[in-house]
Amino acid sequence: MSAPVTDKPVLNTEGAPERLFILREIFRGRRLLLAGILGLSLIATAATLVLPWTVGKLLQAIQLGGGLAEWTWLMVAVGLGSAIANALATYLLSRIGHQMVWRLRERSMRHSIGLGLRTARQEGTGNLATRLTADAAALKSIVDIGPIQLPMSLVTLVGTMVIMGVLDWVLLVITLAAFLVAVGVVAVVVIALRRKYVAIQNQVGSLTEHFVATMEALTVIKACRAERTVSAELAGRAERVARCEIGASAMEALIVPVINLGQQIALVAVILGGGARIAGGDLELSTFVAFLLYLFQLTAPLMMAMSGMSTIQAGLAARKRFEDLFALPAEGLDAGAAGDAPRLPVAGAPAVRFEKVRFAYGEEPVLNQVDLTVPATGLTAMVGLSGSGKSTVLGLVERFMDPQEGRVEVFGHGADQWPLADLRGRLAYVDQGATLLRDTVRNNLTIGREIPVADEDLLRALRDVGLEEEITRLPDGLDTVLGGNHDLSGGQRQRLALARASLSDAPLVLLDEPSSQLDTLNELRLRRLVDEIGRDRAVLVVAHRISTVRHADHVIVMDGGQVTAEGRHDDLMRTSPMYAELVHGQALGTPEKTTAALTGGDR
Ligand SMILES: Nc1ncnc2c1ncn2[C@@H]1O[C@H](COP(=O)(O)OP(=O)(O)OP(=O)(O)O)[C@@H](O)[C@H]1O
Repeated sequence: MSAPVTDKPVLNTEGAPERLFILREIFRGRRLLLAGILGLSLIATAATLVLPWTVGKLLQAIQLGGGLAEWTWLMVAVGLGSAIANALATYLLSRIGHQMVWRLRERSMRHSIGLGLRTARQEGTGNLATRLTADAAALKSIVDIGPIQLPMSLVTLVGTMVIMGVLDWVLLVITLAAFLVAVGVVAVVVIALRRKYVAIQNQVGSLTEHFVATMEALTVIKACRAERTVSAELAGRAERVARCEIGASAMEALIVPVINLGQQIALVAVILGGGARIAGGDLELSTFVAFLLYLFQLTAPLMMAMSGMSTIQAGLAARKRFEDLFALPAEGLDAGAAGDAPRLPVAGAPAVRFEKVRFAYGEEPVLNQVDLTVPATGLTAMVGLSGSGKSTVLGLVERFMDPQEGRVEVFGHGADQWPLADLRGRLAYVDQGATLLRDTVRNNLTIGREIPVADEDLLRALRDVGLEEEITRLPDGLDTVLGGNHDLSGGQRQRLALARASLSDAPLVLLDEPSSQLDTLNELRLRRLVDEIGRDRAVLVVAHRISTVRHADHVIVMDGGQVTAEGRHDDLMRTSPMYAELVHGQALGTPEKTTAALTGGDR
């Protein structure tokens, strides 16, 4: 049913949970590089292991009085070699980590954009954005630490212990016994941290979500002087995040002191035990010194391993959030193209037909038993009180959502039978908010088109909606970026959105209250434009103005989620009291009649 859009597993159209295998991601196509990094890390580790041994040898040489220079040079070479190999391995690994995060961000953005509208809204913009910031950073730590650093610190740890055992196994047993309790305590802490990290990342996502939503509503917040209340609410959320983070920090802070304590206990025990063994003639002083150096060296890989494991816990919690995102079902632009699904309109079929359609966002149906028809050509107006379900009808035609019952047909085929991209390719849509992109005028007009549109065509479309002069007056004309210093008024935005729809050759144009912010002159222009489009295509317009409705070839009257009447204006004036009331309310504009219409006074 689904064909991947790219070679990367981006769209999970089946909705099945998808695991994110970090190591597989890292290793794919980079085995040689990783082998190189492993080699460098082994060199660095070996050098670290050899260093105390060379110190022991140097001491021996001092005791015996000769060969100092050799051992000194060897120590310098080993130290330098370790530092260079370490730096190179760290850089190369970090580069791989950044590349993985880059791919993951790309995939997250593509998946987020591919989500169904309702799923995306439920998830929330801020929460989705956190995947690109905090979660991505936490995940990178797995790459920095997981494949090389952690195994290497374990190798160093085991290697150090083996050498210590070779030097004096009795002292090694004393050391291990002293460290055992410390390691046990730290292991429990590291495991418990995982839960803390999950909570922190979820709360950071929620905080970002609320902050983004607040910033989007800034105009209203300022107008209502609600800055303080809203800031206080956000501060409360930030405090909850901080509390959680402080709890995690308290646990993290235990790791280093507990290991240090273990080391100090081990040191005392080893000095006592070692002293006794030297006095008994069972241990040489140079061996004892080398053992002590290895004991000091033991803490570094141990701490690295323990704090590495706690960082990995944070990374794993972030991985879970990415997995949760990828498990959200994407719309799948090919969905509905099963088998020999039709891709051409049925000749003579209406543009849209609803048959006993029921739809609910939650429990209560918003549309109930809706039957309606939009002819294949001409202007169809949909009217009704606010909240009667008009925008929902358009949403079902676009397949932003699917009905729970009944059938939605577009050009003779079930809407769900069309491949989604084919269906939407046949529709031009102007949403209620006349949403524009934070992009140039040109890109706003041509969004979604693969073939460039000539400037003359763009200017003609702008001229048709009376916007040509205003746009050419902008500093960069068609290439002016909207939304920053150059924003448009509500009516201008509406006209730009209409120009975009008029440029499309889609056989069905859906307009959701396109004239709500237009003045009389521009409304007249809109009517001309719609007439022009409606000559050989279908236009379904949600209308609040009688001028548009009176002009329509076909009118659908909605009330409380149902279609109460359909027909021509003149006929409806006689047969539909609801319609007549709406028309009189708007046409005469008297407060009583408008109020009656709005409250359904005489229904
Ligand atoms: N995303 C949503 N989630 C939940 N309920 C919704 C959503 N969108 C709309 N509704 C509800 O569905 C009902 C119909 O809304 P719809 O936007 O279709 O009405 P409308 O006739 O277009 O209204 P208006 O003329 O005010 O734009 C309303 O009661 C509304 O509260």
